[in-house]
Amino acid sequence: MKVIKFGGSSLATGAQLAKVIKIVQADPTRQVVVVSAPGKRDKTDVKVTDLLGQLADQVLAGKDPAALIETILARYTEIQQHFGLTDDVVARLRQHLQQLAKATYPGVDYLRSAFMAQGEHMNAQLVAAVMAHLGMNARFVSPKALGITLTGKPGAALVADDSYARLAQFTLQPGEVIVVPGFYAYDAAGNVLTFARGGSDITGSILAKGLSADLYENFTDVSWVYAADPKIVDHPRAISTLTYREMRELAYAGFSVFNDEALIPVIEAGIRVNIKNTNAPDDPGTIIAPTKNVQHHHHITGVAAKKGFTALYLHHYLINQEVGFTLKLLQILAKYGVSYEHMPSGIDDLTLIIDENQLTPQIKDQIAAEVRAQIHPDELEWLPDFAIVMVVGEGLYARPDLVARIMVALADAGIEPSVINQGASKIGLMLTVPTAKAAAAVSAIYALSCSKQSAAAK
Ligand SMILES: Nc1ncnc2c1ncn2[C@@H]1O[C@H](COP(=O)(O)OP(=O)(O)O)[C@@H](O)[C@H]1O
Ligand SMILES: N[C@@H](CC(=O)OP(=O)(O)O)C(=O)O
Repeated sequence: MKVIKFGGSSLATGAQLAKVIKIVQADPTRQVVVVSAPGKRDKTDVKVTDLLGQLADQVLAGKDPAALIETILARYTEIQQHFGLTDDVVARLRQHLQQLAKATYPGVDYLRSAFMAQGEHMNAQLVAAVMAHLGMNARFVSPKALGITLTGKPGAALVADDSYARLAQFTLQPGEVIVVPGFYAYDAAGNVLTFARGGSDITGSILAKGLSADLYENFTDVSWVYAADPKIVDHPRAISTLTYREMRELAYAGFSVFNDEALIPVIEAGIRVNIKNTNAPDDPGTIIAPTKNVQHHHHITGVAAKKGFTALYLHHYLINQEVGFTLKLLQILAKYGVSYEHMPSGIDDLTLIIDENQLTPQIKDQIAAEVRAQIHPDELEWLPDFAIVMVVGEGLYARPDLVARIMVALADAGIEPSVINQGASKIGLMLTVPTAKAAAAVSAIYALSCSKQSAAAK
């Protein structure tokens, strides 16, 4: 059995859904179908999930949501009409959305999650109805019925471990297809929680592990994972095989084609992932697997950049000798619910690289005040606005001069990295550059990875 997930771009219109249905019908082992909410139909369009975020804001502001509800439902009506569905699924969805607006929630974030989850919830119902209408043995199955329980916060939910024992009890009937909404499930108290954005990939991965799938197929709008983001580099090299850890690093650092958190369940279960294109389903796509034959691959598998970081720089003599220095610092961060991404340090200096989304001007002031009071640094500075660039490859360190060549390529492009972290990961080199130079850094390193001297297959 295969778990097969379709992203929003694959489900944006009735015509796209027709391709999806053909793909499911083409292979009887494609029995577990995970769907996202309808995505963008063109570059200027708005994803249904984003419209639902706006709807949540309207409800919170006490505005009349009727017009926006109709805009959202129009996306589903188009799909329903494309297939000539007579049972008015959309009318039921309208009632459901109106009820949601009247319900009560433990907090604003819970309300927002409950609304944003509806894109997937409604789409899975519609897709199952369309499939049944076309004569397929298909039904909607909710994450609750499958036994998935979540913990954590709305918008950053985590799967509860005991979900897997329940999932293992779920029996698929021979020949049936189940359609499962991605992106959300419920916590033990019955509240809707969503994963991080792009989290339908996570649902697919949980199902692949919990239902012991032979393969997790992830259908999107590109035929491959490329060695660089195609929005940054024109026609980048396609990658045929990636290891789990290569994809983890690259997905984290900007390869949005697959959610970085989504790799964890499939890694735990040793299930391969196949990234494929709904618009070109015969292309073999990229396989993400536990290992690959490094000899036949480039030293640099891929290069990615992620914007939105701030650093907290501290200068303090004898950091290396002061027992518990870092502990005190991290306790202050923990008090404000802030985690860090990287922590390069020296004998008298330490830099914490932090995701800007966790910081407000007020939190920064509070952290700085507490650090000054408890740790007495000689210098404390917030350094805003830079990007992390990750250069990744199983064979990255097989060539002793590769890091030097990367630095030369960056220098030639007029880019001076402020932090270089080599060795923390066996397959990655992390650099920080100013946000405005992130794309140029990716292009320069990608060009180097294409040069004959840097290719491994020699
Ligand atoms: N290295 C990469 N290789 C392929 N696609 C990438 C890469 N980096 C970023 N992307 C982007 O990921 C997109 C697909 O992911 P996403 O928009 O989440 O699709 P879906 O709607 O299927 O969930 C591609 O259209 C592409 O722009
Ligand atoms: N619809 C959700 C979840 C998701 O995974 O979507 P997509 O598969 O279109 O990236 C989002 O926009 O975040």
